[in-house]
Amino acid sequence: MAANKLSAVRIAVKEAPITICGSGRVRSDESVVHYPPQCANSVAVGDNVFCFDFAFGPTVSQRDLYNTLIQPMVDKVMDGIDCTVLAYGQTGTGKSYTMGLAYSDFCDEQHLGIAPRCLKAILDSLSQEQENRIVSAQVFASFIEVYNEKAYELLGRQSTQICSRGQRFNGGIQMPIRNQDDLLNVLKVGTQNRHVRPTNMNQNSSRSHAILTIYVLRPNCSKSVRFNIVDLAGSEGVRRTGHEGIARQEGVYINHGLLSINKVLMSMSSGHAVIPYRDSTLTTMLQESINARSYFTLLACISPHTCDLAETNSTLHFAKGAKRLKQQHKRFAAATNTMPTDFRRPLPSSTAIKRPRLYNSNTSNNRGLSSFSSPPKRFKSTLVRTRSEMGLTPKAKEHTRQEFIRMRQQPILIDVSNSISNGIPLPTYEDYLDLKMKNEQLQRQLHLLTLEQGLRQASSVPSFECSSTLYSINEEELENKTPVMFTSSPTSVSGVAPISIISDITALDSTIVNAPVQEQISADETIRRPTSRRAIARKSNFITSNDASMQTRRRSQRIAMKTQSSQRSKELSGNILRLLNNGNEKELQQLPLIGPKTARSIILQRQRLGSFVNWKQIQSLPIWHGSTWNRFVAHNCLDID
Ligand SMILES: Nc1ncnc2c1ncn2[C@@H]1O[C@H](COP(=O)(O)OP(=O)(O)OP(=O)(O)O)[C@@H](O)[C@H]1O
Repeated sequence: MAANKLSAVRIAVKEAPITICGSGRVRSDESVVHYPPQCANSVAVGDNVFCFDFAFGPTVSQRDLYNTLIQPMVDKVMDGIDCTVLAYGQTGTGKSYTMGLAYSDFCDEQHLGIAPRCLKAILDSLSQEQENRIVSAQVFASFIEVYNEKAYELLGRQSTQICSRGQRFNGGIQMPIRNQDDLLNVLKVGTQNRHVRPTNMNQNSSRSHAILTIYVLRPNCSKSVRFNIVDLAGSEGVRRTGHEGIARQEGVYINHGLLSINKVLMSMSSGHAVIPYRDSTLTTMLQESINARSYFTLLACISPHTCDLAETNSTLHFAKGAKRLKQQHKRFAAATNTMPTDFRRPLPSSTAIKRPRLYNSNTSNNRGLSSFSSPPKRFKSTLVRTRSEMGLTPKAKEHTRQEFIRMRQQPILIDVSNSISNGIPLPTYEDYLDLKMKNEQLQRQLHLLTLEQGLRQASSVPSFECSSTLYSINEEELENKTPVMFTSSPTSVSGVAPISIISDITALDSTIVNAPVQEQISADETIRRPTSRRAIARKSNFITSNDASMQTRRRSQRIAMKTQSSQRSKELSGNILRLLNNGNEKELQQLPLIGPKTARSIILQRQRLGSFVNWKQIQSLPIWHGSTWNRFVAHNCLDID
């Protein structure tokens, strides 16, 4: 079937005819709802103008509404994409009528609502497919209501409770729909079993939220495509219904369910980390249907009456708020379009409704489910290996620490005796720079250690003064004295440098060196020191051979390490991104700085987004507080460019 360009989230508003009103209402001849001609698909109530994707007037026929709003979604279902249409609004505004879940409406074609038309369209489409192909899909339907925070099966002989708040929902009875009779039977049985009660506002008011789900199961697919038709009970002021006792309590539960769905949609549209699906049974059951991977249409039903103005405004504001879902969804869609297929696996759900986990990877018809049970193990071993190579495992860290301690214990000795005997200049400011460079290297190595304990330990990185060099150098004083000159040669030196000559360099350790007789250097003869560090290194007679080799080795090592570490860092980043996309809560917690709360938030965000595409997307999640993101990047050595 041709995939039309259909917005994933659509908000529509429908005004009820002015003639339909229950007892106790003040009838008005004129509707409070207007349709500004200058702005298509918008409604004006008082001074407020609301723009939506569709605005249906009171005269719109059931057929036109279906053709405009629902038929494209049926096409999507036939293309294999889950869809949900949800009717929201005040009691008595024609939600059940429009959704086709009111019993009396099945006889007359003119009054047929969304549900029977959908089922019929799906059956027609499949029979057409059957003519062309040999094998065709099967259609099933389940009908469930949420009454007083408990879910009931409506397709049984009596309505039986199947789950309550916080419990896992595994779906109700799925009746096969093969023809028009099956269809009518399901709708009749379901609507008859549903809880209804006359109220001041509606003679036939639904006292429960109803969810009719149509499943289309293709022979070669493990998972059926779902089309949810949700008819929410009407929002009502408990006083206006005129109910007391049990009926009043029903109203309280209805409003609780509506409030929770309101909270879910608002949280989703605001991009919150935690979506409160578990607040009510209704949202728990709809968790799988309202997500970033399915098409969603909200139909807000409003009353034309002046006495319902407050409720009408409330419904329109709710619909307006839900419009923000569109923006969120656009962002997700942009992300998922560029997403590699690797990331498109079904993701585990973290809250009440959980897909059954099948750990048997040999089950071919559960490809999706098994595929997310096996990769973490692979990721885990790769991750541990890479972390070890990066020096991040406890063993590697301990090794680095020992190495560092060993290096600190070995002072960098400068043997000046050789240089004096060969007439080679004594240590200068350049030498000091070399020493400083060595110290910086040591400090960098120490920084590796700090990866283990975080930035807290970074403060304990020793300063230059406590490094292992033999010299304590006053930098400020030296700055103005390059090149250093000396006028007389010492006969013997205590320590490693002629302290009397280079007063700014003080020996910290004392090594007695007998200086050989040296040619006198005239007072006016200025000896210029080689300025480049390399030149000094070449004349490294006054630096121990050990140090010289160390220097060259370090330099090459440094370059090699730099390239290696960037490669590893990239590899590690990829592995961690994959883990974030596929890991469960426990596996995510193995990453540094990911605790149970963050892991849960990541999984919720992942469910909302489908999956993470890049680090920028992960960085923008509202789960990082303060410097947590920077610390996460540093601790995991991520290459996020
Ligand atoms: N467009 C319409 N044309 C004709 N009749 C309508 C229309 N809309 C609603 N009705 C009638 O109005 C009455 C109330 O509608 P309905 O029960 O669908 O409202 P509701 O919003 O579902 O109310 P509640 O939330 O209390 O269940 C029904 O008898 C229905 O047949």
